[in-house]
Amino acid sequence: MTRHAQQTQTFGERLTATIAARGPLCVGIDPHAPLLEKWGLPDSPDGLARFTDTVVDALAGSVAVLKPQLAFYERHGSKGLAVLEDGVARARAAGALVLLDAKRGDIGSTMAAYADYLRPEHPLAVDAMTVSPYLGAGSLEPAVATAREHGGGLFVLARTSNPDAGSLQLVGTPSVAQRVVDTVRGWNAETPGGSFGLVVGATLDELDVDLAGLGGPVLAPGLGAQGGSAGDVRRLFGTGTVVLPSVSRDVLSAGPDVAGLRAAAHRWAESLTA
Ligand SMILES: O=C(O)c1cc(=O)[nH]c(=O)n1[C@@H]1O[C@H](COP(=O)(O)O)[C@@H](O)[C@H]1O
Repeated sequence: MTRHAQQTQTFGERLTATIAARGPLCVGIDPHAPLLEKWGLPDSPDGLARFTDTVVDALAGSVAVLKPQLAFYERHGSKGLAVLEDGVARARAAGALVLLDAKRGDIGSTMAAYADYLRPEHPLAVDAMTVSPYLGAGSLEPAVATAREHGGGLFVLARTSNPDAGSLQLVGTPSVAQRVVDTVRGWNAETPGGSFGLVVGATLDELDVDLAGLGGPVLAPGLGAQGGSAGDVRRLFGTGTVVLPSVSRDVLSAGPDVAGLRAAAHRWAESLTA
């Protein structure tokens, strides 16, 4: 498939097939400065490129999803974005789905521009992106339309992994988070195919939103460095939900050794499917 090829399947269909072939693990690519230093790399576009190439070479042929954190590339300016464009293209060519962790959300016309990451002709074309619903569910509609048109996916922040998230997300009855869940469930009901997902941290004490009938996947970050475990993923989500458990630092800190990175990802994959 060429880089600009139109997707004939929905993101949800591609995710299901990729998880069936590779297991559900998502590895985040988070090249923050202390990690670059730990790898013996400079905090520069060159260091960023060597880090990204190593992670992609080590994991893009085996894990289902790679999730680059846009912030760590943007902080290096246009050279950082060029590194990410190259890494994303290589990761997709090796068979991994790429979920851009952008956490974007804005009024409709601006949101439409952010959603261009889901267009195949975008220089940083990805399979899916994270979005923030803070401006209201309606503000995300242009991204929903672009995802539907191009077979892309969205993961909407619902119950995030940070400790104080509930102070905002659990306000109201139904809670803000539950309203987000219900909105995403509605998108999936309108266009079945499982392309619209949620972010629900693997760090929650209990699952305080009702995910029944969601019809799409759940990205569960917070494994390892933030305290979440494979047992937490099982405890919170059981078997009825398509879950994409996500880990960044706990795998990345095993680098720069390629075998070490692969072994760390393999350990998480094994424990998640145990
Ligand atoms: O959307 C995300 O991926 C995300 C949502 C959330 O609730 N919590 C969360 O930690 N993340 C991201 O997941 C990654 C977590 O990294 P580690 O804690 O090193 O595994 C970071 O890139 C976060 O921005």
